[in-house]
Amino acid sequence: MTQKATTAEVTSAAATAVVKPADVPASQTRAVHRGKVKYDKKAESEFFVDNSALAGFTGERILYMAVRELIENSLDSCESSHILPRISLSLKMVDPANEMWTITCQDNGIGIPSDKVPVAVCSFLTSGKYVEKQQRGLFGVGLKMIAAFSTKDTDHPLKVWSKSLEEGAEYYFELRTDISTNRPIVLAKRQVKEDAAMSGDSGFRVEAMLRAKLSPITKSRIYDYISQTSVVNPYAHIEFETDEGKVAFDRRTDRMPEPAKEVLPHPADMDLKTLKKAIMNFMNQKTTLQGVLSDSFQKLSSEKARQIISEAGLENKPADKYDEHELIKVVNICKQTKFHMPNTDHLSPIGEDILTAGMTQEYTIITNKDEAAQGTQPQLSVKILKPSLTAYSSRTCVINNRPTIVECGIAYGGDIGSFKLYRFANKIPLLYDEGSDVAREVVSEVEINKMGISKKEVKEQFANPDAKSDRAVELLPLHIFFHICSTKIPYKTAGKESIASEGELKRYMKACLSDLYRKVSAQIRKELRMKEAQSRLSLYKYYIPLIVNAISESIKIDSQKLEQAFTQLAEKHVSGEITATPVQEKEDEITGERIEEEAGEEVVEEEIDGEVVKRSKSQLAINAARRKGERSKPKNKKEGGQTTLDAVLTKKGGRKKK
Ligand SMILES: Nc1ncnc2c1ncn2[C@@H]1O[C@H](COP(=O)(O)OP(=O)(O)OP(=O)(O)O)[C@@H](O)[C@H]1O
Repeated sequence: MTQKATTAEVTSAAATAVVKPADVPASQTRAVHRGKVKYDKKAESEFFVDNSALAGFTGERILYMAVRELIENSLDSCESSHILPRISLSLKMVDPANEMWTITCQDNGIGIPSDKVPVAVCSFLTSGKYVEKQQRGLFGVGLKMIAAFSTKDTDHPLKVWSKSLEEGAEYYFELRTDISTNRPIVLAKRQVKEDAAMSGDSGFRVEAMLRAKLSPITKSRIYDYISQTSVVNPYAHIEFETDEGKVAFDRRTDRMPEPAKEVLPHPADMDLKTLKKAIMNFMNQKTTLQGVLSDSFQKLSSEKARQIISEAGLENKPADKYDEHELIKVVNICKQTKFHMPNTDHLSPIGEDILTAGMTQEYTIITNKDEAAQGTQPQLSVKILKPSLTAYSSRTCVINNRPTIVECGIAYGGDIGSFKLYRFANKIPLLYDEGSDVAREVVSEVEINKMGISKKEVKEQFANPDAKSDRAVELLPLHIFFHICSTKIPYKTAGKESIASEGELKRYMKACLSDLYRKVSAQIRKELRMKEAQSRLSLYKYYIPLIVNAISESIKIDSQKLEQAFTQLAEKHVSGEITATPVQEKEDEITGERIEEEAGEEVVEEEIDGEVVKRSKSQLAINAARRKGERSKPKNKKEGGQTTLDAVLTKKGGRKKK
């Protein structure tokens, strides 16, 4: 590991000028010293602690990031060996005055061999995941941030229990990080024989003390993170405990996606560093450059390797006999050469069955407010949302030479009451920075008319005073899930919270979403028709007593029976039992306006979506009440073929557009 370097002081040419201090004012003396540069080297640990925002560990987000890193590591560790994950996470406040928390996470994954535990946990930029493979972890920073923050802010050691598959024995460690050297400090290490933390063949448990703020927003993000993790990993059993209670997300399927496989890099992605690394792997084997190229890169046959070397104007000799100048020529030729697309079969998408299992039983954590109101602790519980419809679509593509799979799911209706966009990358939820994520752009750019409905219809039938946006799609009771999997997700920052719109990624995502809009269109159109029928029925029910009154004033009739008959007729009409027959307009047309005039009602013009509609004052009052939230009264609609009942009622009420 990197040692903190001794300080090197360099004196610049400016500072070597002979100047008598007494001759110059103080400001100029400072200028002289400005020329003296002090060069220092920072250990990786110091750099990341000083720039913790780079890894997402900022004041408000520390606990969220800790939860996230621990869960991701646990899932990676289980999936790499196809173990059905069983994860317990606990987050408890231990010292409110000093904002001290303990966070504990245990899993049944492959564990870490005891000799590797200290560096894997404490030394920054040490990872078991620096290979070309789809994994959640990427940088070799997550666990170290937890260890370093624990060291920096508390005098408690980080406690670790590890039982690796290869050793089969459980070890206990107490660790701290030497932040100035990036080295682990092992305070205790022993094999655990009794009171073992792990009951299965293998596993890993970590317990850290952290000083951090937990705002209500961050708390709800943590709850969302765990709920959403269970949506895309429905094969995991996750237990989560806080001071508010304990919840469990049951495993909903025993099927796990095939584990991702490690692959060779693609030659189009080659640079001097990757080429030199490939050559290093063959050191001492006297392999020629042709051999190294064809064995170290996918889609590069021995013949193609020979061609590349000759096009670079080089001889084929042992790989370690080339200088950098020659190697860069090889890299340049590779950049200009056309290769077959990279393999995609090593990726591990969620797949239709597993994502559908997650979407059809969407778990969300809720806090019981009633308990809180009674003065007792609010209790956590899990609510399961069951939509009435789900659909799935996917595309396999290559983005900047990286094989990528885009998966998209939609859950509609049922227990789902509003719109929500879910973003996942390599099976982890992304919760922050949604506004700058490519998925947000895709949702804004795919037109809702792909569902066979217009924005206007959606806005009329699904208008929701609580909706945060007035974008038509966001008024629907719809959850959209995007999952991107790749050996290298184009994250915008090391905090891994939003994905950049690289290459043609957006185009493939839009294609998936358009598929799904088409798939759900029949159901949404059916619901629109039902909502419209409901609107019409409430309109009829509103006017029937008025009509019955008017009739019974001129002829003797049992008004109760007449009202009943009209209501039944209206119900049959909206349910489609009575077929629609257009009204024959008579010569002596009884128009809405004429009825209004005869009834002495004043007609007022109202503008709706650019159309001027004439209405009676009573109708305007109804509309105003409806806008205030009285949704039992229907919306104004342009009807197609009206039945006699429609016509009579609308004309009586003066609704018909003139
Ligand atoms: N629960 C676990 N079970 C087994 N191995 C683990 C576990 N947690 C961490 N490791 C090992 O420790 C290494 C370092 O983990 P760390 O969280 O620091 O970085 P990472 O997961 O590789 O990358 P990132 O910084 O993107 O999270 C991992 O690569 C993995 O090999």
